Amino acid sequence: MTKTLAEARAYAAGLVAALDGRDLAGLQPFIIPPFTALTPVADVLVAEPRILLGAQNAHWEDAGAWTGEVSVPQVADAGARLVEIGHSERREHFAETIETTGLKVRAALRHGLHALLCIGEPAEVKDAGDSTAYILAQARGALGGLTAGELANVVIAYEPVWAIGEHGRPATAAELAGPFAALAAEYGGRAAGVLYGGSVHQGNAAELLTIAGVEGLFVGRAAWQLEGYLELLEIAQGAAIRA
Ligand SMILES: O=C[C@H](O)COP(=O)(O)O
Repeated sequence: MTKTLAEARAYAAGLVAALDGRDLAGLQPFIIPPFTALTPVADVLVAEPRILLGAQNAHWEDAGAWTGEVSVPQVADAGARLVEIGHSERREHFAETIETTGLKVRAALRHGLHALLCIGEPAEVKDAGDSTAYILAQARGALGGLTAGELANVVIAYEPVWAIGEHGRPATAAELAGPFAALAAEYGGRAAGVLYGGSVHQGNAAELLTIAGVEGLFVGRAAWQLEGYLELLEIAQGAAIRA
């Protein structure tokens, strides 16, 4: 719940202007504004189709008596080309489950959108040493049974719950090694990408991108201001070139 329409339009317009004529080799920028801003931002991004526009959620049914929900065809109609699914806040506050994330992944793919599946364990699971088993269960539960072609349109974002938001702290390389090795073994080269998210900022992005299996970053607060996002794109492109 960040950004008014005016703020979202200004952000998108600034982004388009900043990327004009720029080589984005090695990058796939994406932005995921609130539902209300999808169409205004999509209108701005017509001038820069290399930026993937996403919705923060969508229902698994195409239409029907689900008051307050928004469907995949509706977010696609509004301009989204990607749907974020299963963010930890959705799982915690809105009863999102492995089953519903799986239904939503299928709905996104059915309509030709990319699915961005968020997975991540709470602190108590990490403390018990069960991080990898927990996130693999979330991923396998939602993605099991997809064809290779479908999986190729899925992005996985590993966002440990304890690492996200103002009360989170960034995961260390040592903490990420095991989970990303497991994700790479199962989804590397098969999914569209495996990302890390959780307190990413301009000071740690480069190091995070050196961790084996980390193919990109999913950033909240540090990208809310356009200058911050542009700096992160520079860092990511530098890392892609070095790789
Ligand atoms: O939605 C974004 C992710 O949850 C990460 O948020 P953050 O970068 O502010 O920790």
